[in-house]
Amino acid sequence: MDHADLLSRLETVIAGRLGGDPDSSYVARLHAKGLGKIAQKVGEEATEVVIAALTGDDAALTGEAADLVFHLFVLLAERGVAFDTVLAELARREGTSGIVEKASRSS
Ligand SMILES: N=c1c2ncn([C@@H]3O[C@H](COP(=O)(O)OP(=O)(O)OP(=O)(O)O)[C@@H](O)[C@H]3O)c2ncn1[C@@H]1O[C@H](COP(=O)(O)O)[C@@H](O)[C@H]1O
Repeated sequence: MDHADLLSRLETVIAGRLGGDPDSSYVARLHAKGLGKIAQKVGEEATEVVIAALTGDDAALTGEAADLVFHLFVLLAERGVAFDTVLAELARREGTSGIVEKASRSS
């Protein structure tokens, strides 16, 4: 199965749920609790990723990584930062690191 569009769909769904009904939507509940709570969740999920990685439990690492990506997307949406902006930054670094590699090869 091709998952290429999943992050784009997730971003769209999250944007639509921010102003949704907290009774039926987890994203709307997080939004109602505010930026501080969302940021706290990202920190907690990141810690859980670290723990899962260090205990060598691949299934736990997969689940916690998914939780982290999801909550990061909620945080970006809450702050109005498009994921494409993050991708553009990664693309810029890819170009930059290419230049650094070429420079170190020629010296
Ligand atoms: N990918 C996810 C996703 N991953 C994790 N979670 C929820 O994140 C929560 C994390 O659990 P925790 O135990 O850490 O948190 P909690 O105890 O529920 O909450 P706190 O008391 O810590 O605030 C769980 O309730 C999970 O269901 C997600 N909830 C939603 N999505 C996606 O977001 C879309 C919109 O969801 P709704 O806003 O609920 O419609 C869904 O269609 C999914 O695609």
